[in-house]
Amino acid sequence: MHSTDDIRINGARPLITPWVLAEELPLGETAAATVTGGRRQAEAILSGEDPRVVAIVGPCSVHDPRALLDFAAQLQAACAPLADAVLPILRVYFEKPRTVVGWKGLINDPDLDGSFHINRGLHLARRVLLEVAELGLPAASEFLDTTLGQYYAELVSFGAIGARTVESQIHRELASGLSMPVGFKNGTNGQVDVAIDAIRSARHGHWFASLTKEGTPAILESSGNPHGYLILRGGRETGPNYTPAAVRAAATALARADLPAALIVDCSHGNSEKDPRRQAQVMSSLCEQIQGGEQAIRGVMLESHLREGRQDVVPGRELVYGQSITDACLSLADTVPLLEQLAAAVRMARS
Ligand SMILES: O=C[C@H](O)[C@H](O)COP(=O)(O)O
Ligand SMILES: C=C(OP(=O)(O)O)C(=O)O
Repeated sequence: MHSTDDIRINGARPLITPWVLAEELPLGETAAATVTGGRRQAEAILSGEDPRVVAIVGPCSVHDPRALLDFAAQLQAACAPLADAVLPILRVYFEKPRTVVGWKGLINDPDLDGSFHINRGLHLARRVLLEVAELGLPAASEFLDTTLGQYYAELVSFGAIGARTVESQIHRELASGLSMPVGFKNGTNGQVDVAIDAIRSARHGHWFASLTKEGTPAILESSGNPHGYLILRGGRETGPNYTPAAVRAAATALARADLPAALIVDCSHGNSEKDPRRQAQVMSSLCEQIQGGEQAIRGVMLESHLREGRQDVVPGRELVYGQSITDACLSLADTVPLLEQLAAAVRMARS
């Protein structure tokens, strides 16, 4: 016998199908209205029909659904008076792309202990998205695995393709078939042209291999996604790219590629150089730009949680409630004034 296959696969466990998960945790009428309404409003804002801005706000990752829902309710209440200027979309990120290795998110390892109960992670993820949608708050999420979206994309109003996967053809194919607007991050080194290429690619239809809801391998045909937008997140080689000059340069590059000059600025990651408090500086600059008539800025992204900072997961030590276990976040208390500042800038510029 000659064995050449699965030499480095140590085991395989059954995975539930998207259909079974959706049957257990079905999309109800209220949640469907939130998702559809969130998608339509985000599309209208990003395409310039609606003069407001989107604010994608929430923890770097979800590790404790209860804390996320607590955050969601508080964010929703704080944003209600800003509704004429800002559409809040909750960051609900379950799949974390790591620079090298580390915890890969609630779906991959929901018990945070290396037990990799992915079926349980999928249940938790879908349940938390349903609860957020039932609150009436639209959700944003990054699609990292190209098949896992089949389990929860119907609950997402804004999708993201991250800086580490923006050049990947399979992620562009995935985005071409997603039902919601999608943001493409510039590359980790700061390159914006790869994200523009991704937007252009995802506008086309593609044929690609995936999974049906019943879990069968299938060749899917997408029609192309006309709602792809650039997210400026700064980068290792170029530094931050939220400044007036960087925003103008990106808007010009989009127009040169025959794309709408519309973008979102991530106040975190390379733009805050991973110091959560610097998100406030980024937001101040964006508000000045909006007030000064910059039309390209249609959205912002903020990493925020109930408690400022981050913590490590240490076996046997209880986690601080509402504090990130991936990137450090601003506290919600410090985030709300930034959203108020943003709303004031939008009102002033676009009244
Ligand atoms: O947003 C989260 C992180 O920036 C990203 O997943 C990379 O994290 P890492 O560099 O800590 O692995
Ligand atoms: C991983 C993320 O961002 P980026 O792809 O910009 O590093 C994120 O937003 O969680």
